Amino acid sequence: MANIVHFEQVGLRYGTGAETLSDVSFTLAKGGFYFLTGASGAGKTSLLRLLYLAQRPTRGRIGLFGEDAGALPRRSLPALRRRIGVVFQDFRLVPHLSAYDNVALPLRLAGVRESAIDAPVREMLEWVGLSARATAKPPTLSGGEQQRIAIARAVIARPELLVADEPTGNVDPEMADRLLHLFEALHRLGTTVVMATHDLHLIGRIPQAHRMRVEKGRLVDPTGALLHPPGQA
Ligand SMILES: Nc1ncnc2c1ncn2[C@@H]1O[C@H](COP(=O)(O)OP(=O)(O)OP(=O)(O)O)[C@@H](O)[C@H]1O
Repeated sequence: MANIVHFEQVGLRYGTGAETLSDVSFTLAKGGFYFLTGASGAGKTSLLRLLYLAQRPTRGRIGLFGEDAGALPRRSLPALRRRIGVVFQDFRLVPHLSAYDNVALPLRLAGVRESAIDAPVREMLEWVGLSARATAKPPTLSGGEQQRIAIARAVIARPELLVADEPTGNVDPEMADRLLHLFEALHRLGTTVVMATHDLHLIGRIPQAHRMRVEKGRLVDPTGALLHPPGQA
């Protein structure tokens, strides 16, 4: 299967301190589902930020969609970023925009004409079960509702890679299961999903998922071994 992400000896240092990430090398196969685990402060968020190009590595090479991200001119990065959807633990919705307008945002930013925006936005709102809350502003929505809007916004432009940083950290277990279903549905449609989580229960729910673990800035098990290899209970 083709690789969609390739990290080679990647290191990240903030300021002049010790490296936050060291010698991180791994590949992600197109269409795979990957959980990223690790203790608080191990470097999960930093690794994901490198992955969605919010941060440049201090050393090493990052390949995305077959492109060498470090070798590309800065002006080429937005086009690459548009192929990646991001879901944050704290939602990061625009508070003064309605749920509808938050979901529409990526299409508007990409210059999609207004007449082509309504149908996909309504489809996404229906998919996350929030058609009835289209006009609501984020501060009036529950945590689970906000996160579903954030997921709809992350995937409306049909990203090839979906990166989620502890997306279930601020919702109850029932909602966490519901959100996981959404990610699983996208994965079934062929989207590559990378999700950082502390929630071992969720990890156990996706038997075909691979697990990557960061310990003190180093990737343990970089092959992303299958959690439940075939033939094992
Ligand atoms: N912008 C920054 N500037 C300086 N240090 C940072 C910055 N971001 C993260 N760090 C440091 O890098 C280390 C790894 O942080 P990171 O947020 O990647 O860990 P994490 O595994 O995601 O933790 P958590 O599970 O608590 O979110 C921590 O020591 C953190 O203080």
